[in-house]
Amino acid sequence: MTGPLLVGRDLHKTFGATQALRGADVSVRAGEVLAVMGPSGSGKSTLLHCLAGIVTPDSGSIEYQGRDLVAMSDAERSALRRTDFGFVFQFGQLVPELTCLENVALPLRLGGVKRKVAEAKARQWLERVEVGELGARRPGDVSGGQGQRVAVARALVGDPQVVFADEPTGALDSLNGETVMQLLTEAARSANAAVVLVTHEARVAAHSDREIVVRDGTATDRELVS
Ligand SMILES: Nc1ncnc2c1ncn2[C@@H]1O[C@H](COP(=O)(O)OP(=O)(O)OP(=O)(O)O)[C@@H](O)[C@H]1O
Repeated sequence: MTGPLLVGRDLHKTFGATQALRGADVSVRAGEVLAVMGPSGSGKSTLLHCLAGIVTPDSGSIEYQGRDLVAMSDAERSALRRTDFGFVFQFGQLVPELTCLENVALPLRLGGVKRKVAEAKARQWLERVEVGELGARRPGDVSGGQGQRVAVARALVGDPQVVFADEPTGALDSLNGETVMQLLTEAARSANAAVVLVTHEARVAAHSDREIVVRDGTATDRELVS
């Protein structure tokens, strides 16, 4: 078996007086869907943000494909996020001024891909997540479930190695949530992208291959041999 794609060890992070992480270990293997579970306020989102290079931990190490994420410059981390990572958040966070098609094409456009090529790929992804007819609409004119499908397409359009999903169905009813989870995990599995999925719902975590639990800022990953 090959080693993990992404490993965080002994991560600590404090915000003011709040110790959000106090010794969290986690590993992500290529292509796996990993659920990060735990009660509200336990540190799940902070852990995801650290692994994704959005938040810098106060101490601990993060290795992505053997590269030290903490030691990278901000510019290097931003470039890595653009080329290797995709993101889906609770409220799609689509750009309201852009059409759904332009939103999906955006990660490619930011990476320098020509408009025609980016939009052709974006169109394929919109069809893949069954909202091909919504390309010309703006996010404000689609439903919450449709918006999350667009967000899934945007997360996967750049062929990421890892998709970070923070409560991606948190704002949806259970039927829409189930559909979005199915589309996200099927799309990621067929693209061999790993998914780091923060959720406190067992029904959502049921779509994962493996689970870790964060409690009071700590997490233990049995896959990690220190
Ligand atoms: N930017 C921040 N500034 C101040 N405190 C923060 C910040 N981010 C997180 N925290 C605090 O750190 C702790 C862990 O928060 P975090 O969002 O990681 O937990 P969570 O498990 O994802 O919670 P939830 O399930 O409610 O989203 C909480 O006490 C939270 O208030």
